Amino acid sequence: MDKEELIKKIVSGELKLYQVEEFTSSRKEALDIRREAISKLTGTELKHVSNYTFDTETVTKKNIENAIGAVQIPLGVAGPLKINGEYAKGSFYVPLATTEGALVASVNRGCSVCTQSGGVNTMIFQDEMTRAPVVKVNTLEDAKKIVQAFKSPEFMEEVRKAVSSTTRHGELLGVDPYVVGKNVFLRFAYDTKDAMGMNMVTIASEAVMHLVEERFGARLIALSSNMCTDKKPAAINVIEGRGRTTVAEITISRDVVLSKLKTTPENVCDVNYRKNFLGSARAVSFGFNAHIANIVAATFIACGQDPSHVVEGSNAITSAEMTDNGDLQFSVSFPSLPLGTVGGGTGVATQSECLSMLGVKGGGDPPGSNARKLAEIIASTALAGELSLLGALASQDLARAHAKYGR
Ligand SMILES: CC(C)(COP(=O)([O-])OP(=O)([O-])OC[C@H]1O[C@@H](n2cnc3c(N)ncnc32)[C@H](O)[C@@H]1OP(=O)([O-])[O-])[C@@H](O)C(=O)NCCC(=O)NCCSC(=O)C[C@@](C)(O)CC(=O)[O-]
Ligand SMILES: NC(=O)C1=CN([C@@H]2O[C@H](COP(=O)(O)OP(=O)(O)OC[C@H]3O[C@@H](n4cnc5c(N)ncnc54)[C@H](OP(=O)(O)O)[C@@H]3O)[C@@H](O)[C@H]2O)C=CC1
Repeated sequence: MDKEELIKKIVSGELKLYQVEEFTSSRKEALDIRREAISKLTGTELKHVSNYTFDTETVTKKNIENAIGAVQIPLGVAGPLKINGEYAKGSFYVPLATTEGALVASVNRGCSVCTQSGGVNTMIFQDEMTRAPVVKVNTLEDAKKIVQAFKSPEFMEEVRKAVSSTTRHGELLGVDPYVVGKNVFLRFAYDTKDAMGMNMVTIASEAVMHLVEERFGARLIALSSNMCTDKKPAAINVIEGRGRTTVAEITISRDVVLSKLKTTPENVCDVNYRKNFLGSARAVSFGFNAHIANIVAATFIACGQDPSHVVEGSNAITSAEMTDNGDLQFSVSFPSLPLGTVGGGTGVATQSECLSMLGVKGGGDPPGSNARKLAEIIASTALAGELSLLGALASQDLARAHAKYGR
């Protein structure tokens, strides 16, 4: 079949969109045919979505189905940002993909404040990706047997074997069982090294569940039970952590707050208390912060992360306190920041360049060090963004800034 015939068949409904590849010699050709058919079906020109530079063969195998092109998101940069982390050490230019005017200027201001103040101190406090299947059992006794088995070193040895049959890098760190009626939820936590790890831990957990089904006559109901919790707001992630649990902090002198943020440390603390603590409490929010989601979303999109993980990433707490000598002590704490530097969207050409800018492309040496470095960079950038927005709110500059840059 030639190109025109294939387009006609898609438009008439004789050929499904995902079947085009079966009739073309390349995935690029299939993508173009599909886009032209969609163009006809929707009466839309689609001139811009046809412009992209990633490798069609790889991306349409690993990252997208029914591909018709790409959307573009403007990319800005904030920095230099000095970071004194365990993994991120030095000055960084941070890529931010966004369409929100004033955001990059704001983060850039925060970076300037932080760099002038000696840099952001940051550390990872926990690093584990979770997957929690649910099984149904016949009796409560069976539920208890499962719970007890996961406490036994012998059974855990078998579980670890099942895990290592599916992954070279992934390592099981622990299991938290929860029982509800005759349902057992097993929240597995893994070290996923440089991968964000959701495919890795899903495949590994399935292997463990085969063992549980065989051994205890339990029936796997769902490989993901929402106790993980992936991509939904949930207290368990805030309390127990998920992904890279990261804290960033800095002390900023009164002079720098006055000159760069055009306000005082007292005013920043006051806004933080009334907005991020009282306001968030009254709203019953999981996010005790101003706009962490802005920085997580912009860096995640730039660096090939799964954008749905902004849900977990936005659960951060921003704190601001006065020091004894009148300076500003400021921090951002992320309980759950899922991210990686291999797998997922990290290999797409533009995203891969952004990871290179930060010196975290691919697997780290030792494995895990690149992902941890990225977590420290994103946490530090988020701190910079929080500082600037709280400063703008304290100096009553938010509306003016957005009127100037954002419309
Ligand atoms: C806009 C500014 C930065 C002006 O701030 P300013 O202090 O008037 O600017 P300045 O001209 O004095 O420059 C100070 C620094 O800002 C940076 N800067 C200044 N201009 C630029 C620019 N064009 N491009 C890049 N960087 C810029 C730059 O770093 C510069 O320092 P230097 O590097 O020169 O030492 C400030 O008013 C600001 O940060 N406003 C806050 C804006 C903001 O944070 N928006 C975030 C999105 S709001 C939102 O989505 C969430 C929200 C608000 O709904 C959440 C909530 O409920 O709180
Ligand atoms: N399946 C699901 O339920 C979900 C999937 N996702 C999607 O999952 C994808 C991310 O999954 P993820 O598992 O991270 O990635 P991939 O599925 O792309 O797998 C990455 C693989 O890279 C290998 N690898 C090579 N070097 C390293 C290294 N240094 N550190 C760690 N791994 C290394 C690992 O192989 P090996 O295992 O052999 O060590 C790992 O499994 C995203 O596309 C995301 O959108 C998101 C949420 C849920």
